[in-house]
Amino acid sequence: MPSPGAEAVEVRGVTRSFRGKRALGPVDLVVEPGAFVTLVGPSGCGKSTLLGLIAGFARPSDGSLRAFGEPVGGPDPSRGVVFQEPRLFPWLSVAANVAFGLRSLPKAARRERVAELLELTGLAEAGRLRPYELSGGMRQRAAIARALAPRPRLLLMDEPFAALDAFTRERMQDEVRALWQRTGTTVLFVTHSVDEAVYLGTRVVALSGSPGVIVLDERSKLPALEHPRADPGFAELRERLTEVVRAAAQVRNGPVTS
Ligand SMILES: Nc1ncnc2c1ncn2[C@@H]1O[C@H](COP(=O)(O)OP(=O)(O)OP(=O)(O)O)[C@@H](O)[C@H]1O
Repeated sequence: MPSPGAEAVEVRGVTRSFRGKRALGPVDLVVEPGAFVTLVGPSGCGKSTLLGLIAGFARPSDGSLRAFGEPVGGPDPSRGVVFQEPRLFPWLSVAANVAFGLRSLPKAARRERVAELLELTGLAEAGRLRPYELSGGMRQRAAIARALAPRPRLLLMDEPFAALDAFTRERMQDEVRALWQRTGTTVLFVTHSVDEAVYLGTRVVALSGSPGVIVLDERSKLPALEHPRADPGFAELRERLTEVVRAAAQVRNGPVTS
């Protein structure tokens, strides 16, 4: 059982190596419940690796990970994951995709929860459709609805809007911000976009180049504002973060460390 009052995520001294070469870490990251953490960094710095470790898809080479006080031993419904490509089951309707993680619920409760999620993600009219009949934005919303279905305490999002056009992406950013405000779920959100990181993050974390270590970790009040982009702090943080990410991208692969 998750411990009440525990941190949402505790990453302590975590590293991950592939074929003897360190790709990530050491990383220490403690995330408080309810935070929206955005994680940025140059391509290949280990953002997805870190998210995958927190999801429980892989084990760290060193260090420890906890989620809500419990050691991460493998994937768990309390940690929902949304990927860049929606990964829906093409042969199932949108509603059946959303219901997938709810098989343990009685039928009536499952139906009610699916309807609630479709409503929450703006898909109330699309429940009977198959994924191929949806637009890219709708597909990603269905994937988010599916991830939220088992009421995860932690939502891990790996560049969820990278494949969307700019207009849809902005709309989805607002939607995910509203969902986070409404559900109180702790979110860890990987993105390549500095703008997106600053717009969404109550905490903005940047990783350096390979091996990825944290080079910036900053709390922000911008997502709580009605119009974050209109605040002078927005341009300031975006500029600083751009510099950090640019400098991190210069860092070439270091020596083999483990
Ligand atoms: N399963 C694996 N086997 C071998 N190397 C891997 C594996 N997974 C990741 N890597 C390597 O680890 C490094 C970090 O990869 P990762 O995908 O975590 O980076 P990223 O920051 O998410 O990149 P991007 O922004 O391009 O998605 C890369 O050099 C990658 O090639």
